[in-house]
Amino acid sequence: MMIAAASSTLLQHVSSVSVANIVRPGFRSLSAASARNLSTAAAAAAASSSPRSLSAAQSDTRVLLGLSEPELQQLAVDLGQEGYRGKQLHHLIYKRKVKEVDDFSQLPKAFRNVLQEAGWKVGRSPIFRTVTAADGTIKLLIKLEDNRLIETVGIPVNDDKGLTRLTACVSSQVGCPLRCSFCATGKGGFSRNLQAHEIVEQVLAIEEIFKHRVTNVVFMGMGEPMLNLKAVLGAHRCLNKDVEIGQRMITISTVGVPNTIKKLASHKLQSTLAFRYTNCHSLHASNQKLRETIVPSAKSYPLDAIMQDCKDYFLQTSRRVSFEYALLAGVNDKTEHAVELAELLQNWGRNYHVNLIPFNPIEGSDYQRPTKKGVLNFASTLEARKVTVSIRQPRGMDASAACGQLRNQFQKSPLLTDSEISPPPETELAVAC
Ligand SMILES: C[S@@+](CC[C@H](N)C(=O)[O-])C[C@H]1O[C@@H](n2cnc3c(N)ncnc32)[C@H](O)[C@@H]1O
Ligand code: SF4
Repeated sequence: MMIAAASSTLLQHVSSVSVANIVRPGFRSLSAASARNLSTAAAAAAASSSPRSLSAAQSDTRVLLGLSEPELQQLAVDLGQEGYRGKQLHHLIYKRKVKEVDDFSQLPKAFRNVLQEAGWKVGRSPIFRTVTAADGTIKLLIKLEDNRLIETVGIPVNDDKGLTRLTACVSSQVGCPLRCSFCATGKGGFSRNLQAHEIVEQVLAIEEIFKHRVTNVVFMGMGEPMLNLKAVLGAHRCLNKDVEIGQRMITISTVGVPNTIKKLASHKLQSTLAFRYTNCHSLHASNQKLRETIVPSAKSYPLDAIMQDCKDYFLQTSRRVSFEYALLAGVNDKTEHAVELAELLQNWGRNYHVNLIPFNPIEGSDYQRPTKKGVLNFASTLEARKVTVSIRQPRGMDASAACGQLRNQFQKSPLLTDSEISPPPETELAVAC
């Protein structure tokens, strides 16, 4: 009886004071201010997609994942505990990777009860499908609280000492409103932005599946990170400070949203954490006209402006810019395109890198992957003009490699019903190799 009475007082306290402090803006969906900064085309695309955010009840859920150690200490104090309980929470969530408050066995039962009565949960979602490719790449479908599915990919690199690098390729949105013509995610439509903890949990899911620490994170899964910048920055902070992944090991890839590269750069300057992002720009064309035929949002952010913003980003951050170029046979892979791309990059010194991505075929697309010879020709034309270039090795071809493909197989409609939810992942492991 005593505990129940104390809990109810604390509950009132939490709802009136602490939650407002603890739930940071970065852990919400796209803010009105961010939305105003979108280009007209992107804003129109976002506005045409519904529903865009979690329901009020879901977005008010109190999620521990994503909170920093000081925030967890404050929460413990607000809940009538000693501050060190917050440190214990931090350890349980980020080091022990415990998924349920019920399983916080190091904490007194009374504290666990208080947390649960106040509506706090860890915020880890179940893995809906696991598909393993012959090369060891594993693609996960994670089922979010509102039954939406997102893709996350774990890409291991092994040498004779074993697993030396594990990259998590994370999603930043459920779907994507930008509809690039070669991308399965774009074709699948857009549902909503991810919250920061929904990005962080993807990395923890990869660690769980591989039983190994993630060394690198790339925002190259579903969605356009710059359309969900606050949550992406919130996730970045947590991945760096709490999950302890080096800032230089985190890459944000964007197809381009006006004003956002500048924001990334200034965020670094304003922040005591000195965020350092690798800015990876998905270019896909050597001139504006061609780019508009491949990337619909290109109309609102001309190539010249992108190149200028990337240059400014480099000047402000000293971070090398990486340009992604998806090679589509007969469309953007001719010698003249390589020559034009090299011209676009002249005067950049060695402060950039071009990464060629041979197109991964997707359902319902007429695009073709170029031949190996075609890819090599394109790369050598660039190299001959002193462009630093690499060719991305296709990983996980048999695991529905192109981003968004696996999710599209399972989620033709935006929501799954309970009866469509699969058995637990242990019994569900689908190995494609
Ligand atoms: C899925 S996007 C997500 C990040 C961001 N929206 C962007 O476009 O950079 C990550 C990368 O995957 C590439 N991509 C998407 N679909 C592809 C496909 N079918 N084949 C090859 N690359 C693809 C994009 O060009 C982009 O460089
Ligand atoms: S390539 Fe990137 S921006 Fe384009 S539709 Fe796919 S996820 Fe969106």
